[in-house]
Amino acid sequence: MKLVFDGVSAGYAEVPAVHDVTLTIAAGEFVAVVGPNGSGKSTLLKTVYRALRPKMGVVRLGDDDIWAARHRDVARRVGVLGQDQAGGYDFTAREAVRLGRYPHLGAFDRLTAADEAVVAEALRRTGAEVFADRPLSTLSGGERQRVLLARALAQQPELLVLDEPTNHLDPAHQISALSLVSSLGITVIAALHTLDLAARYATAIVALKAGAIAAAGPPEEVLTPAVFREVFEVDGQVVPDPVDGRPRVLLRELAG
Ligand SMILES: Nc1ncnc2c1ncn2[C@@H]1O[C@H](COP(=O)(O)OP(=O)(O)OP(=O)(O)O)[C@@H](O)[C@H]1O
Repeated sequence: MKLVFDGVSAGYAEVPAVHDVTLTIAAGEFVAVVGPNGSGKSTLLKTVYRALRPKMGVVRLGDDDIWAARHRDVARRVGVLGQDQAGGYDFTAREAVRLGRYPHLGAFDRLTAADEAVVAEALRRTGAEVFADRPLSTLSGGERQRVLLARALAQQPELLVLDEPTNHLDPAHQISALSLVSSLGITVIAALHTLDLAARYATAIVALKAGAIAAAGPPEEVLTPAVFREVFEVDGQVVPDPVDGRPRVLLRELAG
């Protein structure tokens, strides 16, 4: 499903943290939102999953204004892995993932065998089945993050919104999580700090600087020495990986 930001500004109190963002993400694209700390990545994502109402502009999923849609419809269509989604620590991992099915159920429905199969598959694909029956409160940060990703997958959403989905993950799980997400074929918008991962898995990259889009487009057009310098204040270049030829981002302290 297509995601459109049309002149979106959002922020906290008087100061806008995101200014006049206009962007169309085509169905099936995986867009990485990158930028330095405080550049507005989380704020922009919050306007999509209805955690922060835009002060100006419209966010549309397909043709529907996300902020005018029914809560239940958005819950069914938009899967979220947010920052600090701490709630529900008494749940086991499996119970937390089951929550992903609830937007699809009627008020008096119970999970069916088909729902349980979706839950089991989401746990399996995120490598979370080994700790599926442990309480979330006993899991490590990375294990919990994989459960939250499994919950978003179990929702079978049209759009996935991921706020730093890899920040707690070890290298193998960073790769497997992004490879999994990119293989789903659904629209994904993900805030990522690791430019190397963005370069390898995203179909397009949006670089934010001080709440505005500084560059947007395919990875090779956005991850340029000029953008590394102006947006991230580092020197950098993209080189082909010696083994698989895919892009590798090399960063260095800014010279002079
Ligand atoms: N709840 C809040 N109240 C007030 N200001 C906030 C709040 N959350 C974020 N901000 C401010 O809004 C701006 C954008 O923050 P945001 O969290 O969107 O940045 P980010 O790009 O996701 O950063 P990071 O890379 O550090 O996660 C920052 O200046 C931040 O200090």
